[in-house]
Amino acid sequence: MSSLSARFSLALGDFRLNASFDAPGKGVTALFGNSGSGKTTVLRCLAGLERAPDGYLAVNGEIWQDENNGFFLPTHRRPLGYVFQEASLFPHLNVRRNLEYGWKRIPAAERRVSFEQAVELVGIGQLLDHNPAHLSGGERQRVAIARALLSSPRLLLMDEPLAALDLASKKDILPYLERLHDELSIPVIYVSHSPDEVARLADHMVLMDRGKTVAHGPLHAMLARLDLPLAHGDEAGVVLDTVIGEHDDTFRLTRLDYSGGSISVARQTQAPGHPMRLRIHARDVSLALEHHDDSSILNILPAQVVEIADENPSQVMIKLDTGGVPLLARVTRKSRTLLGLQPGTMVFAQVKSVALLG
Ligand SMILES: Nc1ncnc2c1ncn2[C@@H]1O[C@H](COP(=O)(O)OP(=O)(O)OP(=O)(O)O)[C@@H](O)[C@H]1O
Repeated sequence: MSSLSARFSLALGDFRLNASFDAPGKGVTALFGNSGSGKTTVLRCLAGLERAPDGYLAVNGEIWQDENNGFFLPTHRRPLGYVFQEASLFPHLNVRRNLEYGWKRIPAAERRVSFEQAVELVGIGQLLDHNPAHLSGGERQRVAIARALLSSPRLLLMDEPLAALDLASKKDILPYLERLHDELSIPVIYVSHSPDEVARLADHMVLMDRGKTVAHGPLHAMLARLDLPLAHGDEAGVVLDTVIGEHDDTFRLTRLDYSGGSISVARQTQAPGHPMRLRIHARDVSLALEHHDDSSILNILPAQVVEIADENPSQVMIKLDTGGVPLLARVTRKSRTLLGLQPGTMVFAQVKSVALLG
């Protein structure tokens, strides 16, 4: 299977980087961790801007760095796009000229993205004659993304591309990033601090802590790993990938289907078959041993307890399996004892609220 494999060990002053991870050859991999954990340093290693003495990097079958065999592809020869927190566009060139800058340097036969495709993908057709100084932060960032794509990259690096934007611009640009995620067949490494952004955009996650890659794997599995900090605290929760099954116009609801069952949400506009990602917080899931038909909660999913971890003196975090998909529930220790919950117990997970991520 095509993939990205990276191994970098490096010292920068007092900071030690020890990164080792694999990621799928397409889709978005979130590089997630606290400030100073080494995320940008990993991107710089991927770009060849830092050279790890024993580094190794392979991207979809091409070796970009293999120091054990004395091989290092310099940055200017790596086919990659790099999008930073703040777009650095040429101020004296209009948007079209900014886009053409990288595109024209790629021989026509090697271009993998057409000018029109890139412009359409990030929705900047109306802005081509504008000067960068007259664009909003979100528009500038969309131009920077299109410019990165026009260099026909085989790897796209994004370093907190939304961090400098206000909430309105973030909302404006997220749908375009989701399209990138759906339509690009290259790996995208996306640095973020924001659990919401990661839940929305990523398929895979690399978790970093103090210079080390602590764990990596599919996002669904990573969010539900009780041995990682992600599955603890108020924001703990999972993502669920569903497809629209059916609309119910009597009650204005839409049924979303996934391998373990279905979830009802407020009526959506998209047609049946359309994919829809949900986020379900552990705090919004309660458990019962029987299916209560007399409850006002619509979404009750059959599930099995997989693992239980202490959360604090009064609460536990419970990892569940619902049709092969993990779910988290935070319940009191008292409820755990009263219901006799232990690994293997069959339960009904009552989902009080879900967030639609698009
Ligand atoms: N050239 C350098 N010399 C010395 N220390 C450095 C150098 N570059 C980075 N560092 C240190 O390496 C550590 C990791 O930095 P890095 O920017 O990779 O973290 P990060 O996870 O991206 O952080 P943030 O989320 O705040 O951007 C920091 O402590 C930083 O000060």
